[in-house]
Amino acid sequence: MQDEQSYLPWEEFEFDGIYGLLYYTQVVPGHDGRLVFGYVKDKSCVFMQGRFHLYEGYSLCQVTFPVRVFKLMGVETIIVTNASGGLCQDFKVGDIMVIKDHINLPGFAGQHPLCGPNDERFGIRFPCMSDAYNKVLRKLALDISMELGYSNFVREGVYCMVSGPNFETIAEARMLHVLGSDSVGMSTVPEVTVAKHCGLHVLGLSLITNKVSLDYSREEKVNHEEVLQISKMRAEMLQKVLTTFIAHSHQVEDINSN
Ligand SMILES: O=P(O)(O)O[C@@H]1C[C@H](O)[C@@H](CO)O1
Ligand code: HPA
Repeated sequence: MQDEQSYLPWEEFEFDGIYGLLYYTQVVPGHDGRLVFGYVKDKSCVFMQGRFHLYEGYSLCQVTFPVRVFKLMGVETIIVTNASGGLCQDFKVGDIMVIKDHINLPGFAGQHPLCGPNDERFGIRFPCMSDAYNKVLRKLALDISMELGYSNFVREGVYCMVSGPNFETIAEARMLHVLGSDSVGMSTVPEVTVAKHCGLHVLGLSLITNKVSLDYSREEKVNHEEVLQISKMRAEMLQKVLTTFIAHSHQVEDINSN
């Protein structure tokens, strides 16, 4: 259906207890490019089915624009999900990593969403990032995973963002590992940075879709199809963790005790 007032196509939907509207945008294959408004249990939510990436040619201002729109809509907590390659040797394909912290590698090179004049309506010039991923929300996610019987494949770790679009060389992967990264991906950090800047509480979940080779003798080659295939395989489980998390989020009494 086409909204006459806008150039965004949309349609109404009802799926598995979630009701709302779908809006479509253009994004990378495997990302649906839809903005979904609806309810999980009695909680009103907005979902991005897909995101904008730096490697698609979007500026970091465009990549993070939805986060500021969510803030203006009254959103208080943002849950970011992504696919990433496992650098930590203990991680297995299909593991879910609760993101404890991140390394903003593009930010080191000046590709940072908060570069330029600071918009004081959203946050301060020099925001603290040492507590970007809320401790209380991380604990709730880990507790829920345990209750659901998923504790064998739910971990905590540090996510490192690279710009992409190529996957890492072995030398790059070794460097990221030595720097303290447990997984590597091409997204998320700009959105989290802007979310933290404007005072949103953040939970991050990263699905380990492939093992990143740190060894020249390994023959496996990562590709985007593998990433999509593992994402599909774990979609139901991730959905269960997320819906249970949202349903239990009222239990979080002191979300600010980070
Ligand atoms: O949006 P994410 O980061 O989950 O998308 C995944 C990771 C890379 O951007 C791309 C590579 O397969 O898909
Ligand atoms: O191995 C990877 N590297 C970078 N981004 C990724 N996204 C999924 N897997 C990977």
